[in-house]
This record gives sequence, C-alpha cells and structure tokens, in this order.
Amino acid sequence: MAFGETKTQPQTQTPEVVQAKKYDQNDVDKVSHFTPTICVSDSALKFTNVLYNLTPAELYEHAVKYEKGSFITSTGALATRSGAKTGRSPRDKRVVKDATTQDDLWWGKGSPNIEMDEHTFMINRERAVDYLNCLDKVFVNDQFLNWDSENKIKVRIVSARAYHSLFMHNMCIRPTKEELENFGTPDFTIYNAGKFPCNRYTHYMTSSTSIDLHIARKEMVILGTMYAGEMKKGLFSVMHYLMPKRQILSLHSGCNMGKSGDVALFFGLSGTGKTTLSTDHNRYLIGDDEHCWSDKGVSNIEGGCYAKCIDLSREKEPDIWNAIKFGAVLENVVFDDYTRLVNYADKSVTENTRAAYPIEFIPNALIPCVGPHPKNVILLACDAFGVLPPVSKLNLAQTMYHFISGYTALVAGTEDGIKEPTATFSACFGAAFLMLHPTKYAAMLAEKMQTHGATGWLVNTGWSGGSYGSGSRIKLAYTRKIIDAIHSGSLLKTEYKKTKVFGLEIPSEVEEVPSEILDPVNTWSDKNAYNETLMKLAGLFKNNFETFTNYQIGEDNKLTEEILAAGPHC
Ligand SMILES: Nc1ncnc2c1ncn2[C@@H]1O[C@H](COP(=O)(O)OP(=O)(O)OP(=O)(O)O)[C@@H](O)[C@H]1O
Ligand SMILES: O=C([O-])CC(=O)C(=O)O
Ligand SMILES: [Ca+2]
Ligand SMILES: [Mn+2]
Repeated sequence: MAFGETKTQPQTQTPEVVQAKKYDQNDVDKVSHFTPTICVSDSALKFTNVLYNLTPAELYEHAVKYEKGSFITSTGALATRSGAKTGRSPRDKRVVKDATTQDDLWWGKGSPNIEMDEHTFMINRERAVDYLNCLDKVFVNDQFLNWDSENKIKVRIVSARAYHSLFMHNMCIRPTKEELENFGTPDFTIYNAGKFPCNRYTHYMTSSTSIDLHIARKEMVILGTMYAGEMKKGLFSVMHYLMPKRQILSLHSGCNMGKSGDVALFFGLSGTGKTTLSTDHNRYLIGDDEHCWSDKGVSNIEGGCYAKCIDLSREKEPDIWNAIKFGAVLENVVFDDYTRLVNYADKSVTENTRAAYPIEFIPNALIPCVGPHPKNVILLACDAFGVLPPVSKLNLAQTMYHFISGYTALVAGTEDGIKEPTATFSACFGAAFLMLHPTKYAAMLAEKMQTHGATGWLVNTGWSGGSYGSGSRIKLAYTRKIIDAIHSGSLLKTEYKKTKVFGLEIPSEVEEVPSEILDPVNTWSDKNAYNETLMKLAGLFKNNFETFTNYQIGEDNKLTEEILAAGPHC
C-alpha cells in the first residue's frame, strides 16, 4: 500500500515502547527519567538499552562522556564533529523502485532519486540494524513534522549518537508529555547507523555511504555518513512525497511574517540566504528551511533551524548568534581548547559549519509556526557571475521560469566535495529533495500564487561589480534593506525599467541602498566583460531549461507558453 494513503496503518516492523526503567542519579548511562525498553515484533531488532527522548542535558552528558570531539563551548552549545562527511552525499541517496514509486516518482536525468531494489534495501537495513543491535545503547526520538495539526507526521529516529538525538530533538517538533504518551505507531522511521559503512560490494553501492529510502515500508536507512543534515533532509524528501498527495505544496523555503500579518516565502538553494533573511529581528519567524503551503496557509515542517555559521558575526546576525547557547548543536566548528570560544572564521574542518537550535531560541519565533497565505514570494539566487540585479520584480510566468530553473552559485561545502562557488541549476530551488517531477510542484505554486495574489521577486544575494574572484558579495545590509522594501510594499510604488537579455524589471530606487548598484552594469568597470558574462549566463539558463520544454505546467497550455517565453532572450 502506498505510504501517502496509510496514515493510521498499524506497522509491525517498528519497535514499540512498552515499559519504563528506573531513574538512577549516580550513573550517567541510566540517568533518564523515562527510559523505556523496546518491544519488537521484527525479530531483527534487539536493541538492549534504549535511551528514549532524552533531554538536552542528558544528551550533553552522553556526548561529552562517550563521543570523541564533543565539547561544551563558552556559550554553552554542544560542539561536535560529524566525521569524514561534513555535507550531504546526494550521489549516495537511493530510493526503492517498486510498482508504486515507478510511476509516481521522478526518475532519470536530473532526478535526485537513484534507484535501488527492495532486496538491496533489506540488505542495507539488516546491516544498519545489526550494527545498532551490537551497541550497548541506542537513542530513540519520537517527534513530529509539520505544525499544521491536521497534517502532522509522526517520526521515529533510531540513532547511535547523542549528537544525532540532540540534533533531531532540535530540528523536529518536540512532543509534549501527553503527546508522547499517546504517540502510538510512527508514520516513518529512520535507522541511522551512520558510523558504520555500507558494503561496497553490495549491488547498487558506489561508495561506502548509502542513504536509502523505502516509501512503502516507511523507512530510511543511513550507512556511512554521520552528517546530521542527512536525517533532516531525508525527512524533507518524505514530506515532498506525502504532502503533494494531500494537495499540499512542500517547499524548500524560509518563511516569516510582519506585524500586520504579511507572510513572505524565501526560496533558494543552500547558502543563498533563506535562514539569514528569514531570521529578521523586525518580523516573526515561521521557519528557516522547509514549509508547507496548504489551503489554510503556510506551516513550518520543522521545530528548529539549521544555520550556516561560517563567518557568523554578532553584529550582522544577532538572533542566530544568540541562539547558539545551551541546547544548540554546533557542527564541525573550531574553538579554543582553553577558553572554548568558537572561531567562526575557521574553515579548517569545513566551510559548512552549522548550528542547529530549537526555533524558540529565536526571540520572535511564531509558535505554533503557521501563518496565512503568502503575500511575497522571494527567489534568492547567489549569482557568482555578478550579472543579475540585486532585486527585480517578476510576473507570474517569470516567477515560474526562475522557480523551475533554480539557479544559484552553489556555495562551498554543503554538498560533499564542492569547495568553491560554481553556477548550478536545481529545479524548484531544491531538486535534491524532490520526489515528484519539478513541474508538479511548479504547477501547484503557480496556482497558489495566482489564487492568493502573491508577488514574485528575484533577489541576487551574490556578486556585484564583477564575477566571483573580481567583484564582491552584495552587502548583507543592502540585501536586508531590499527585503524590507519588499515587505513594506514600498518597492511596488517605485519606477521600473526592463533589462535586456533577461527582461527583468529593476527598480530605480530602494530606500537606503545606493541606486547605482541596482543595475549591475553600473558596477562593472569592464562593460565588455559584463556583456559577455551576461550572455554566458543566459546561455546556461537556456541550456538548462531545455529539459523542461516538453512538459506542460498546470491545466492550460497558455501558462506553459508564457513560462517558456519568460526566460532570457539572446
Ligand atoms: N547579501 C547577502 N544576503 C544573504 N546572505 C549573505 C549575504 N552576504 C553574505 N551572506 C551570508 O551567506 C550565508 C547565507 O546562508 P543561509 O544559512 O542563510 O543559507 P540557506 O539558504 O539557509 O541555506 P541552507 O538551505 O543550506 O540552510 C550566510 O552565511 C550569510 O551571512
Ligand atoms: O541539508 C543540509 O545539509 C543543509 C541544507 O539546509 C541544505 O543543503 O539545503
Ligand atoms: Ca538554512
Ligand atoms: Mn536547506
């Protein structure tokens, strides 16, 4: 039976919590007020000691005592290391192809779903479970996804490290005591045996890492990577399957709301500014990375934020800075051995240093994390070529064109192996997480924007005055002013002119932003180089879009034609 249709289907293969152990203050391994043993009907699961939904304090104790490289920083965060993998491994993400997923999912060129068969999944599952069974303890988290109470998903995460348990404690929605008592059977389970590799001689394997998703079994297995983002984004993939089946659009976006109830969505690939720009001291934070847009409005999927912290500064990003306190997980940062002061400029472990904290750590988080229909849809691109304007207003067809293109310069580190910015296209600003064909999500977005009258914007948070290497990144302060003008509505009132090639509408002025930077040609000293670079980027866009020219978007062909015409002309 398909996953999306079996919300309350009882499941035999996941463990069920039956009995609580005694609380013992003298031993860190037993200091748990609520440590149930697990009763399993799946004979493969024989976890001896289950540490169930521990508190942050308990998880700190386990991490510091048993996990090499775990320390408490000067602000009280738990600093830890993810091992050899410090970013996601998209080339090792596999999905079981069966009778249902064969027709439902996006496969083949451009798709993130690398196929595997059921038998191989079971081999990897057995390997993960055998590894977890060998440990003298496992951590189990029972939590929720999605703040929309009617579409909440129950997730269970079985992991080997306190770091992973605390990470998910922060990133998923934390159940109340009552909700936990009545938790019942999870809708989805992750077995994270990340410290243990897959067997490279197993069919389909191409490395010692494999992240395997089996939709019908409602399970994911992780082998050979301890990077915690795999769990978060693995569950996001699951939501990208489940929610559209309920006519709910799942989005790789940040989201916030003004005092007057105006909601903005921030789309963009990794490192383009979703977290930075949705965390805005003057607005309510709904979420920084994963949302749903239903008939009722928007809802955050997660219970926490996962902020990049390379070069983090107290002045530029005060709310994120202050969230890095007791309870927050700091991944792969470097700190002074004695003072435990973190050096956020240090990239020696990775560029992709991260902080995971519960959303309540942001003072103006909106709890529950839900809001009305969006007024503005902001597409963020970090343009390493430096030719896209800092801001342009988009019509619906242009919004769809840029949403489907999903352009950015991938910023170093979040995906394993990428070390410096390169131009990249990722459909729906998150192809790595899509389960269905991109045009399915695009059609839903178009329909929702049209119905609710949302305005689309393209904001370049990348380079100005030249490409990466010669120009410089647009000042965050300017980008914030641009975003302020979008939120307040003042940007709708100014004059616009249309750029050549991309046909983008650019404003003549934005409050407190130097007008000369608004048209990027002004910022380049070498105008020929600018024109060449512009043409080059336009060519890349056209090339990329060719794969989509044979698909219809939405009910009527008119929109499809408009979208095709909304790209660059050269
Ligand atoms: N003009 C700018 N606008 C936005 N961010 C900027 C700008 N200049 C520099 N930055 C930096 O770029 C980074 C943006 O990262 P952010 O965490 O917001 O990415 P993200 O879109 O949330 O990615 P992910 O999906 O990987 O979490 C931050 O480190 C921020 O300080
Ligand atoms: O998934 C991660 O590791 C970080 C993230 O948010 C992204 O890449 O979009
Ligand atoms: Ca983010
Ligand atoms: Mn993300």
